[in-house]
Amino acid sequence: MTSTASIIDGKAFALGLRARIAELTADFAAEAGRAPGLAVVLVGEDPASAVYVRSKHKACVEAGMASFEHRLPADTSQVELLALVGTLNADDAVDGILVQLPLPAQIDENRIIAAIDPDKDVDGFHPVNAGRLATGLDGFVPCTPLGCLMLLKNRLGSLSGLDAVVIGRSNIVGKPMAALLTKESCTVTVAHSRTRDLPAVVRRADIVVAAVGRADMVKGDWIKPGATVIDVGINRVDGKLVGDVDFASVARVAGAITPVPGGVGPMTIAVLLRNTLVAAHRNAGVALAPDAI
Ligand SMILES: Nc1nc2c(c(=O)[nH]1)N[C@@H](CN(C=O)c1ccc(C(=O)N[C@@H](CCC(=O)O)C(=O)O)cc1)CN2
Repeated sequence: MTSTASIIDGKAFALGLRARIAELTADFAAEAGRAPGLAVVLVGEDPASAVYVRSKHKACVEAGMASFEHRLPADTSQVELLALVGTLNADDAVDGILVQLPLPAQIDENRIIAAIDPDKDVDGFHPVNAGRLATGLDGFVPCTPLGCLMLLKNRLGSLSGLDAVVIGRSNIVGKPMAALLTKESCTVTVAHSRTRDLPAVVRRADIVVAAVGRADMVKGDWIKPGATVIDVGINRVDGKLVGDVDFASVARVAGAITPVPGGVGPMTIAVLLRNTLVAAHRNAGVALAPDAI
């Protein structure tokens, strides 16, 4: 059987979003007299992380933002990294701070995230921002789930009343994704490694978000016909990038599906720019219309 699902082109959507952010960045710079600034910290030489940090720098510059890159050696101590975060918190040219994850084993990620000023936490990982999201207050939302939500709303319009299953309960994707879908009035199930009869749970869903980190795990016979499937997985198998969704079998049943690569991944960086622009407006006291982005 051939593929019937529409392909959700995250790469094209992200490019459109980045163009809009570049326009708004120029407006901000004209009003505030400075560009929004993003500081990105990379510790060590993980090759994938180095690629992501380079892409973030390029995206920032293309949008007209100031990019401050800090590359630290793999044996950097937690105290040294905390000191850098403290310096960036106090720097008025820095609107957003992002510490690229994962960090080397000698550094406690949670300790570093907690040290970032919540109002510069453009990754949305700080417990204060997690709490703001959970309680419906304004704050920064993690980039990958917010990018998934934008793709879903662009495809489906209102999500109200839809059944959504999020597979994975990480602090970075699964939990914030569930909170965002709940806010959109979906009926949300968070499934994970202990979920009984996962295929049966997924089969109920109008929306499936797979963020579990296991290559090709979600199969076509788990999917309700016509469902929208968002694949957050980035797994390298035999040098090839594959998602958590078995694309070939799922695309025969789903109504729409994100590819890997070219689906959710590019949205992560576009939303990072969006969060940095929002942070700059708040820090400079410059208004940004709620529906501007
Ligand atoms: N501090 C953070 N660390 C990490 C985050 C994050 O949001 N904040 N997310 C991931 C990595 N990540 C950004 O940092 C990221 C992952 C993937 C992509 C992307 O565009 N992927 C492309 C494929 C790229 C490739 O060929 O390797 C795609 O899916 O099309 C962008 C950013 C972990 N760490």
